[in-house]
Formats: sequence, C-alpha cells, structure tokens
Amino acid sequence: MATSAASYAASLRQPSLKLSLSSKQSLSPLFSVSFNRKRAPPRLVIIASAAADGISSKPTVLIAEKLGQAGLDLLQEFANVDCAYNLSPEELCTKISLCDALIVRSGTKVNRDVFESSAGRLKVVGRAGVGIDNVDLAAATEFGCLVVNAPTANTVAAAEHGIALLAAMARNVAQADASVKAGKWQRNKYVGVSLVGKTLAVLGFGKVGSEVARRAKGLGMHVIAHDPYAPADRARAIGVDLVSFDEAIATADFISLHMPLTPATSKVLNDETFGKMKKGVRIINVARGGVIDEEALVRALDSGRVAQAALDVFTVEPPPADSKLVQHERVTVTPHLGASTMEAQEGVAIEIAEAVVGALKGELAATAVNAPMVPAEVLTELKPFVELAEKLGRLAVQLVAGGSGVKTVKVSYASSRAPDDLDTRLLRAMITKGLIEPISDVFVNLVNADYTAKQRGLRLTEERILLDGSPESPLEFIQVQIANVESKFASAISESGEIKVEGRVKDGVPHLTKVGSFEVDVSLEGSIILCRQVDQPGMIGKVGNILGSENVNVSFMSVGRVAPRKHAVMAIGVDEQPRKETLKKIGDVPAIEEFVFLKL
Ligand SMILES: NC(=O)c1ccc[n+]([C@@H]2O[C@H](COP(=O)([O-])OP(=O)(O)OC[C@H]3O[C@@H](n4cnc5c(N)ncnc54)[C@H](O)[C@@H]3O)[C@@H](O)[C@H]2O)c1
Ligand SMILES: O=C(O)[C@H](O)COP(=O)(O)O
Repeated sequence: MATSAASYAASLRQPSLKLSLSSKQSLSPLFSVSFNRKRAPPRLVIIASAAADGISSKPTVLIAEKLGQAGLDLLQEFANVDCAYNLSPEELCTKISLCDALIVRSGTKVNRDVFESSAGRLKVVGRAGVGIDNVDLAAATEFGCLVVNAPTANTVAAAEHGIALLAAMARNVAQADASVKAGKWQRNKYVGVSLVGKTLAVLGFGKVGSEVARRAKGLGMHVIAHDPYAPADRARAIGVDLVSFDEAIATADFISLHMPLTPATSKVLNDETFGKMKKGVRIINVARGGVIDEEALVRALDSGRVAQAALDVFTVEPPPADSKLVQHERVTVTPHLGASTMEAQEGVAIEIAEAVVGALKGELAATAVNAPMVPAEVLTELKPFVELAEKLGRLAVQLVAGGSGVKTVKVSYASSRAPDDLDTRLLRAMITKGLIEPISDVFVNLVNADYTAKQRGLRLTEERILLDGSPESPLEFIQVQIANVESKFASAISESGEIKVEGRVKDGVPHLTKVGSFEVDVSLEGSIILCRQVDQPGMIGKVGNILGSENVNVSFMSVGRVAPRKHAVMAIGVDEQPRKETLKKIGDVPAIEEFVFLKL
C-alpha cells in the first residue's frame, strides 16, 4: 500500500512540519565553496543544509536495501536514517520527496520517476556496490542529483564468487549435491573437467576481472583477457595476455564475464558470438545478466556449443521460476551473491556511508559517478575564482535587456599557466549557474550545469588568453561576453558589440575590473550600481550624498573613463538594496546618462 508523504513524514523522527519546511530549503542554492577552518581541504558545497527559517534540520537518508551495521552507525551520527526495505516503486516515489539521500543496492530501480517525485530534494543517490545500471544517471544529472557508488569494497568477494562458480561448475558440485540429497549416488554421471592447463578468457579486465585472473593463475590456468580500456602493463604484471574479443572467445575453454552492463556490452554473448566459441566452452557470469542474450545461451547449451554455465546474475532479477536457463541441468545458479560476504557488506556499507555523508556535508565525493572530480588542492586555489566566476555570470546576465535571449556566451581565462594546468570545469559550471539562476527557477550545480545549459540552448565557449609572467596564481582575470543581445546598460557593450564584464581576484576577494570598455574596480560583495555620466567634478559626491541620505551604505566606489571630461562609468558597491525612489534620484542627476542596479 502506498504511503502518503504526510504519513511518511510523521513516521520520521522529525516533526512533519519541520520536514515540509526544510524540504523547500533543500532546494536553495546548491553550489558554493566554503572552508571548514579546522580541516585543510576545502569543501565544495553541493547540498544546502541548515534551514534559513532558523530550524536546523538533519538531512534524511532513506536506506532502501539492507546495509551493514557499520555504515548505518556512521549515517545515524549525521542524519535521520529511515530503513525501508522492499518498497514498491510507488512507495519509493512517495517517500523520496522527503529525503535528501537514498542508498540502494542492485535491487532497487532508481529511475526518472524517482527523481521527478523528489521534486529537487534528493541530492545524493548512494549505490552500495559497483554497478550503477539500476540508476538512471541521465535523470540524476538532469535533476542535479549526485550519484556515488562503493566501487572497491566488494571486489574480492565478487572475484572469489567467480572462482567458486568456476570450480563448482567444473566439478558439478551443485548438481551432485542435489542428487545426493535426493537419495542418489551417481559417481559416473558427475565426472567433471580439470582447470589446470585450461585457457580462461576474462572479458572485462577491471577490478574484479584482474582479481579473478590472479586467482585463476594460481589454479594453473592459462589466462587471457579482453578489455579495450585496460592498460597492458597491468595485464603483464599479472602474467595475462590482452587479446581481441574474437581471439578471446575463440580460444577459451572457460569465459568469465566482468564488464559493466552498457549499450556496448548488452547481449555481447549472443547467437553469433556463441557460434565463434570452441565447442564445449564453459561460461561464468558474475557481472550483469544483460551482457548475455539468455535465450541464445539456452540454445547454445542445448546444441552443446556451451557445455556448462554458472550464473550469479540475470537479465531480470529474480528470474522467472520457470526460466529455461535457470532450470537447465547444466547451469549452476546463485541469487546475485557476488558481493554477499560479511566482510564485503561491512566494507561496502562504510564506503557508501562515508561517500553519502561527505556529499551531504558538501565534500566532493571521490566516488562520484556523474560529476567531475576536482582534487582538494585545486579547489583551494580556485576558491576565489569560483566565486568570481559565478558573480561575473550573474552581472553579465543582468545587463541583458529584457526580451534578448542569452544564447552565446564566451568565457576567456587569462593565465600564465600552461593550458592543461588549469581545470576550468568548476569555473564553467559556476559561470553557468550565475548566468541561469537570476533568470529562472532552476538550481544549477556542478552535476547539472552543462546539462542545464544545453537544455536552455545556451552555448558557452571557453578560450585561454596566455599571459607571460609568473604562474603563481592560476588566473589573472576572467572575461564573460554575451553576444547578440541588447543591453539595458549600453556602456556594458564592448567595441566588438558584446556585453562584456571582466573580473580579477585581489587579496582573495573577487573584483569587477571592466565593464564594456570602461576600467572600474569594485569588490564583488553586496550589490552594484553602474552609472555612465559626463566626466565632471563632484559626481562621486552627488551620488554618494543621495545614497547616504537614504541610509544606503557604500562599500566601494570607482570611476573609469575613456578620456578626461568625456564619459565615465562609475561602479558603486552598496550593502543594501536602494529603494526605487533612491535609484530614481540617481537617474535624475543631469550628468548621469544611464545607470543600472545589479544584485550579486
Ligand atoms: N555479482 C556481483 O555481486 C558483483 C559484485 C561486484 C561487481 N559486479 C559487477 O562486475 C562488473 C565489474 O566490476 P568491477 O568492479 O571490476 O568494475 P571495473 O569498472 O573495475 O571493471 C570493468 C572493466 O570492464 C571493462 N570494459 C568496459 N567495456 C568493455 C567491453 N565492451 N569489453 C570488455 N571490457 C569492457 C572496463 O574497461 C573495465 O576495465 C560490473 O558489472 C559490476 O557491476 C558484480
Ligand atoms: O555491482 C555490484 O556491486 C554487485 O552486483 C553487488 O550488487 P548488490 O549490492 O546488489 O549485492
């Protein structure tokens, strides 16, 4: 029976009122960089936490499949933890709207409906294991939800299960066991085959595949592997030859599958590829059921092309009870047990709990699946530029006249560093956030920035301006130019016709240093008034007086001019937003030709 959001909220430790209030807060801006002063590495804040209404709420983590106790303990220190197993898809969708994080294993489909139902509150999906084929990554990215997994803790367990299936299949352990239990004693029927000296082809030479290979070598097998992306030196170090797919399947006595399920690997073992294998080949699958065309495997078993198969994973889990494949006499099956050892499950639980808590705290997870990884030391250096980038984006878009669609943005990074020594993904994401958020209700973060830009038809190109000089600072300045638009502040249009703003970091603080062709210098804090005026004495005083008399505190003022007594642009930093009437008074000063108020 589906639970309603209200009754679910009531079932959590927090009062439902708090949850419903804070669920809105969780939608607040997701992307700023902050320093935790006690710890050296900077934190990229992805998740908004404390509620701005004064109610500080712990995040809520929904655990939809059984998780080891050590992981639960870690999560409970930080969050409200709701363990709800065997939820129907409808129940999951109902609960998710009140959760900040979701942890699953392979048994839960985290599809688009889940992200849609979360209405933006879900910020992290933790997959307690390796395979993320049950999570709709495209939808997660679209909704700005980080996906993290636990890629290392179950590697050995999966490899050991692969070896267990290999040996059990070769010696008919499961079939013989069932026969003895049925009161029979069929010693001739269950004569097996030896492993020593046989060729094992490992398809997918990653973490599990290479551990299987290492163990199979210890059993005296000749091991070959196929993996288009595996480094040859890793294979050499284990004494494994990397070969083509066709060579691997044509020469193997045993084939063990260890690749992820992707469009490229889906049904990679099929009628055609079974046809290229040695007669009597034996197949082990502890990867994903979908990499085998299961109907084709039944045909290959029936024809004798495949002598035996040992399967831990299936296209549909659990497989139908009457599945010909499962029921086949020469097939050994286990119910997706590869990762199921006590040790692996404790390890996975800790690995995923740390990743989820880290992400909820705002740290960039080392196991993020759908966001670029930015090392901590790079973040430290880029922090003020990240702020500068967002503020330049915000300023630039507010200079666009109503009705002009922003479609083409050029960002220039001026630096004396070598081009490959500057990671601009974070800066690009922040500029995108600055450009999009003031004119929409979309929240942009590192996960969804490129996606959101693409969705809105915003084309952001980046270029490097190479400077001479010392590469101590990662960047000298950043320029943001918006092409093919009108500006509500004509002076922001550069000679080449684009809205142009440029900024630098001075003493760790972002500054606006150019608007159009005018040099200015105003720290990017609070808000900014830009005025173009006839360059004449007393202008600073006049505008300053108007603001002062209205109790608006001026934090910074600077004037840039093309030539004495011609035009000048005055940039004024203000702590408070001036009233409309105050702004009107500024506009009424005769020498002021145009002005604009910009919120940072
Ligand atoms: N049965 C279980 O309980 C269990 C446990 C752990 C892992 N797994 C599954 O095992 C698989 C491997 O896990 P892992 O941790 O070793 O992952 P991994 O990412 O370390 O390794 C996967 C390897 O497959 C390779 N690969 C990708 N496309 C390929 C292709 N077309 N042909 C050949 N190789 C290709 C990759 O280059 C990579 O080296 C995954 O599907 C995972 O979900 C299952
Ligand atoms: O991809 C994995 O990590 C394994 O298939 C394990 O899945 P499980 O967590 O559902 O056991």
